[in-house]
Parts: sequence; structure tokens; C-alpha cells
Amino acid sequence: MAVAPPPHFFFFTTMPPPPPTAVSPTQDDLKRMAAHRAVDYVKSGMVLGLGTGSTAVHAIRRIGDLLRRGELSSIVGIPTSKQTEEQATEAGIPLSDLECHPSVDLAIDGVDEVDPHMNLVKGRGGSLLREKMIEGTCERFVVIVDESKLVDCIGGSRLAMPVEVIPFCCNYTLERLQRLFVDLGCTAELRIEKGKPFETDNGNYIVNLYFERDIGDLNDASDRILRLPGVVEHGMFLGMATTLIVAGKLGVTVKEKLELAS
Ligand SMILES: O=C[C@H](O)[C@H](O)[C@H](O)COP(=O)(O)O
Repeated sequence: MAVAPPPHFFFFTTMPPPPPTAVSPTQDDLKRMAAHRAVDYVKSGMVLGLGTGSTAVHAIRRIGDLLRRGELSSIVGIPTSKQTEEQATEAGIPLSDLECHPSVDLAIDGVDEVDPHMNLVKGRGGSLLREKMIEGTCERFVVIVDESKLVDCIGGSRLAMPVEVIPFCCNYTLERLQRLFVDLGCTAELRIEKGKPFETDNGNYIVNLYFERDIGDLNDASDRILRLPGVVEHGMFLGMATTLIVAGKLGVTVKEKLELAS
């Protein structure tokens, strides 16, 4: 099993906790705090990757507010899902796509899990493919989380690792995915919603992988999954995040890749 390098190429900056109040922040408050801190990175004229989910929506609304107040201008948003497209339209953010704007300055998105090396699991909302296309091309990818998303190793939570597959013979692909990781006690399940397979924005299905043991070499696992015909993409986002913003009860912490910070 390959050993990941220590995370010494990162440094931390912290912000003081909010003044004490009678009520402690809810998880949604923490998501909003992380999202608003991320929007500090947004400058007028930027092309922005707009993430998907209950954390990212706070960033979308904040950007919309700043545009309305004239504190930001000439922003172009590239939505990572149909849901985000609707939310961004409602927030008044002008939208485009990668074909018209192939250079994305900054993307902001939530995640399902983040490890100490800033490797991520994404896609439990089903949007991993468009997210990976857009966030994989941007200059700076800012990940925003409440502290519940921090894990020691991704996949180690024993929660779902989503894989987007084409519908054709999806159970065959599912079997092959499960067999790939038989030594890790992997179970593969087709994501079902309302009695039928959950369909992504791209018309594909999601197979959720559950691991009994730690995945170990994530890059090797990624390669093995992607080599299977029928697989479109998986939810491991390895080495992509450049900034991590974590909101917790003690305040907001910002962690940067060193090369970006210098
Ligand atoms: O497909 C969904 C996306 O990857 C989301 O970014 C991820 O699931 C996190 O969503 P939330 O902020 O709602 O926890």
C-alpha cells in the first residue's frame, strides 16, 4: 500500500471565532460562514465555477447579493448542475459554460468528505461529473465545509463513494466495480430514488461503493475504477483542491496549498 506524503506543503490561517452568543451556530450557519469566507476570493470580472449542494448555495446567494449591491461586477458563473443553474439564475448571476468560457478563474464548492491531504469525496448529490469537469480546470478550487466533513482518510467513513456509470448493463458494471475491491470488503449498490435508479443531469446512474477497510492508494483505486468500460467518473477528487475553508464552533480556518499562498 502506498503511503501518502505528509501534508507539510500546506499552512493554516485562522479567523477568530464569532463573539459568543446564547445560541450556538447550526450546521447550516457553519456552511454559510465557510461559503461567505470563500466569496472573499471572488473579484470582479472573474469566471466562476459554481458548486452544487447545501453549502455551495450559500456562496451563490452571497455572490448574487454582492452583484446586486454593485460590490461585484462582470461575473460569469459556470454551474456544476441543473440545480445550481436554477439557484444561480434566481440569484441573478449571469451564466455560461465551459465551451464559451474554457478558463475558469475560481470554483467554490462543498464536499462530502475531505482528508488531511485535501483529497475529497464528492457526488453524494449526484453532480460529480460536471463538478469534476469544471473544478478540474480552474485556477483556484476553494472547498467549503462545516467541520463534520473532515475525515482521517476518504472512504474511511464507510459512507458512499459515488461512481457515475452509463445505464447500459449497469448491474454488470456494478458487479465489476464490487469485484475490483473485493479485498477491501467493498459492497456496490445502485442508487435508487422513488423506486427507480437515480438519474444524473447527464442521464447516467450512480453506483455507490461502500468500503469495509481503508482504500489505501487512492490514485491506484481511481485508475482501476476509470479503466472499467461503463464507468463515466468517480467521486474521488484527488489533488484538486487548492484552498480549504472549514467552519467550526471555534471559528473559520483557511488552509492553502503553499504554492498558491506564496
Ligand atoms: O453531488 C453533490 C456535490 O458533490 C456536493 O458538493 C456534495 O455532495 C456536498 O453537498 P452538501 O454541501 O449539500 O453537503
